[in-house]
Amino acid sequence: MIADLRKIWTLFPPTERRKAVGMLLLVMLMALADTVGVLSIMPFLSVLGRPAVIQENALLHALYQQLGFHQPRGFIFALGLASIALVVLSSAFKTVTLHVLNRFVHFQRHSLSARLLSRYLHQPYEFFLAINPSILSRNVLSEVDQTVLGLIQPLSQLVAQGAIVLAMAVLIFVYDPLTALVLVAVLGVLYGSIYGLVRKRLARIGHERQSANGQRYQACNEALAGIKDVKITHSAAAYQDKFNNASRQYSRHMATSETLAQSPLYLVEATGYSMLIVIALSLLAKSNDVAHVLPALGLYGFAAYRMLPAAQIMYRGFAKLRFTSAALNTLHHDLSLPQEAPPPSAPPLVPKNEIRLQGIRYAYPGADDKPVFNDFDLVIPANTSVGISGRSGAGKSTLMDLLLGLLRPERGTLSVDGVTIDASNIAAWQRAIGYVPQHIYLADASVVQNIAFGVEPADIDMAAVERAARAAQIHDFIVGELTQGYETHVGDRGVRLSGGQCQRIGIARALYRNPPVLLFDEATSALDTDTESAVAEALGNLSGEITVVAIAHKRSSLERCEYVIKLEQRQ
Ligand SMILES: Nc1ncnc2c1ncn2[C@@H]1O[C@H](COP(=O)(O)OP(=O)(O)OP(=O)(O)O)[C@@H](O)[C@H]1O
Repeated sequence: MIADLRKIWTLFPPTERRKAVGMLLLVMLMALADTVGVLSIMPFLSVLGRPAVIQENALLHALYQQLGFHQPRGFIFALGLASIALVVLSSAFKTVTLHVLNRFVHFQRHSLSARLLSRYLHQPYEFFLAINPSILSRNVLSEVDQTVLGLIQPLSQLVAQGAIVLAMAVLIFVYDPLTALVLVAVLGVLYGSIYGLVRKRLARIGHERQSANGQRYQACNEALAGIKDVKITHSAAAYQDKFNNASRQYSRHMATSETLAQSPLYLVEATGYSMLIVIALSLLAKSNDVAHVLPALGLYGFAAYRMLPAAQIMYRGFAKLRFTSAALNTLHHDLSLPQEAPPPSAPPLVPKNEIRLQGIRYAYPGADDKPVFNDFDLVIPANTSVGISGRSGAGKSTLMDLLLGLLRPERGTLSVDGVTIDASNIAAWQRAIGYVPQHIYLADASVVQNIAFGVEPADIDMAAVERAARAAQIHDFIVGELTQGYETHVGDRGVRLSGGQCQRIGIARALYRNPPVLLFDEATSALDTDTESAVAEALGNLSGEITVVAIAHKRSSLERCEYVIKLEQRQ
């Protein structure tokens, strides 16, 4: 448990830690205010039960005289009103503290998910090859919520209520040490034994909840992203079942954890109520004077009224810590992933002579004994066009990713004019590249935003967009057939466009920045022969000015290339 608490502490950056300490102090003050409120009922009940106390108690007597009272009745009224005022003030203070606490807790949701997303986005490309994106979405959106609402919130309440329980226990201890010890011991044993009984189960269902949550996200994402295949193969029911099973298990475990966290309340309430009656009877047995017993009973009653729910909330915090430890471990681990320093901003690294891959060995993670490339060399002369062909699976896309600097070879180097590409200059190299992937990703935005991808709308250079669209043979279609021209929305992943239209927007995107290096991975495979020739001709006009590397299955697509390399088989 200490280890878990330490993990939570490490989730907070230093500024948040300072706020957490401030929160802690505020919570202590809240407990103090609560104690004062409870304490204020004592003199009122004492004087109400036996007005003679005013003469016997020095403090009350002094107060009585100082305030100029002549009748106990008026003094009782004043004590009652003062007690009301203190309780109201302490409640108001508690409301404000609660709001500050809630703000802190909910802000953690933003802070944690933003930091987690940033951590993921700064992982090397290979990280994403090994993990399902649904799991990453689940962590950023749902597991953070689970940790904040299911753990940090109950824990902050645990601290707040712990301070209240402590304050009440001290109050009763000062008044009657034995009763205080018995009360704390009974509560401790009661909650301790229930916790001992349920902690293993809570941890187990916590793990199962997390995995069911991942399956829920995955089933939903896969079914909606692959809706065409789902329709054609009539697999909606299978996906629905997959989702339902995971979702049902998720809900069941959430419900069980709530029940396990809440159920002791009734047992503890019954015990507290019984204890109150036992205390009343034993007090009465000691002194037959009800007036004498009344203030003590008032104190115990009010203290129990505060203490029991507080003890229950504390228990809930511990139970939640168990249930949510799986989510906590995930966040703790992923937020500690090493993060690359942001690359220095440098001008594009434009090749003047050559791009060279030398002595490359590359194997995908988990396939170490089956390298796609081993001792592979390739020289691409600058400002020429190089075509790469080869059978499916020969490693063409892997070669592209190595040239892009997305995959890092285990051995060998990528260099531009003799400068080795490494972490210090990778961004400069990538800035020189326009890349058209095999599968174009179109965002659910306008055509213009998809061409000037990632550029703030206000900064988009419309002349460059149009020039790129013309070269990609898509300008006429955009202005002639799309209802809102460049402002037309293309739908999620370009569902409102044909495959060839999507591909041409992808080509225009690569050309928008006028890159000195163009990398095409099957970039014209969805185009008809005439359009493909037109695109090739437009690119041909740039011949001698830029370096083009194109991958294609069809040899005909590479006819205009100055050099063609055939990747035969794995080396
Ligand atoms: N993420 C991955 N993890 C493990 N192996 C992979 C991964 N991606 C590709 N491979 C393997 O690497 C080899 C080369 O794949 P690559 O995609 O580079 O081939 P390709 O020549 O582009 O094929 P195609 O023409 O069919 O697109 C293949 O055997 C493939 O199974």
